[in-house]
Amino acid sequence: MITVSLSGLVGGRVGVSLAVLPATIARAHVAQLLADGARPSYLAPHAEWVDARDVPAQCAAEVVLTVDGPRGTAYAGARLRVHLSFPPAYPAHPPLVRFGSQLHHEQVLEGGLVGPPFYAALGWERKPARHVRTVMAEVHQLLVAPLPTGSRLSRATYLRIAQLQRLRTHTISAYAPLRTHGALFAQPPALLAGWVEPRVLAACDARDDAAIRSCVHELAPGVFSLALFTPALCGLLLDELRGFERTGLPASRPNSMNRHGVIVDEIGMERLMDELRVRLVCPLAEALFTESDQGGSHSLDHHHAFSVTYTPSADTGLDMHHDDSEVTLNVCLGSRFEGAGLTFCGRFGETTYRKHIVTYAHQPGRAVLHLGRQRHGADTIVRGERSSLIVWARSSSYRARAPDEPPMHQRVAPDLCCLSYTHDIDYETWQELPPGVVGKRERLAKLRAMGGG
Ligand SMILES: O=C(O)CCC(=O)C(=O)O
Ligand SMILES: [Fe+2]
Repeated sequence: MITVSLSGLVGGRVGVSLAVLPATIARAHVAQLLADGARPSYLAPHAEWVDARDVPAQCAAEVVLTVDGPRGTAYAGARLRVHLSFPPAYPAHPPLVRFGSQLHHEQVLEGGLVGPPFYAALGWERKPARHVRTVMAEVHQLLVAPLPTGSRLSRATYLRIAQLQRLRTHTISAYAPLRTHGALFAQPPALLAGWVEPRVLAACDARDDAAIRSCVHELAPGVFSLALFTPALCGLLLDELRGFERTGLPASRPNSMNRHGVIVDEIGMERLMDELRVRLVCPLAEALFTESDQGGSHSLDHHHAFSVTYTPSADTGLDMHHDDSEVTLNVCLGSRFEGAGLTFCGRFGETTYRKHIVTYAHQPGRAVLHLGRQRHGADTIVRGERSSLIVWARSSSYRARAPDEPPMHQRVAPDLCCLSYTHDIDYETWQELPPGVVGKRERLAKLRAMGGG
């Protein structure tokens, strides 16, 4: 995650300074929005609001608004979520603005945070606006065109972000005329009846925890599985991913361990992935995990969504790891395969870490839901091909609060199937490395030697 210092603007590191705003102030904002009466086209209140009355006195005050993508831009047709969080120093300092919808824009940083040019254009330091509409108008303007860069980011950092965002938008627009199933890219997105198991969708839409739990099977403590995607949706997604591969367009790979798979947010499916996160992952996570595990209600505000594919001749499996997510949704899309199970070990930072808890056999359409810090790995595929869609749901507020590194608990003897040659420096203490693999110990020694250490 990129962390940017905006000291002077919001009084500390971005993402750290939310908190403690009396509910009365938040309420005043909601009242003000209503009093504004006129609803500019970019403001669609009501449905998306976190009602200020729900904000406990000692909590971050946050309102979630939506902005309609301006006509003639890449965002036209989309209804984008915008989170405004009021810092303790408000109104001397402006609200912190974060997109809660995945979007590619050269001034929007990791996690949806808007970059410094936005605050420069807002000019709050010169003239505190105290007006949510002014802030939203500037958000709208940001979507229409990049703002002048009176930037506090270093130029190099800014150029790197801008270049990356341009690359992503280039692939999205180059792929647009080549799409196989337009419905997967619809703006606004539709989780069409017929795509998701109706009982689950109804329970999630109703935020009915008991109904959600009745759809879910707990494979082991904190690891859940449920029937989620219909064969129709699995088929559409598989088709589309194969179609994309055939185009040979450049694609970012999901992470350092998967070479076959794509970041689906970067081929144009970001609205559908938002919808999956907000309508399915958030309610599922709220019903199944504790607040301290995943940041609580409304908090899974951004994500990283990608596909993985295993075959005996390409990526054959995935070494043990934990995810850079608070909550992970992993849906098997298909198709026919043998092996390629998902082995779970304990959680990072807990005494169960590196102890085997369950091995799950994927089935097309079924999803697994677990915390990001639950260690897991994909067993070697024996025959056929397995693809999965994976959504790493993330919470900015959880990340701002979480301690840097929980203790490792590496002294307890691990179960051998839970060891990771990529991540565990003590791998060779317990067993031999797989043929051809360089262990972490040797990699670190080489790095030190190169650094002269
Ligand atoms: O293959 C799977 O089911 C798991 C993949 C995974 O854990 C990951 O990509 O983070
Ligand atoms: Fe994973």
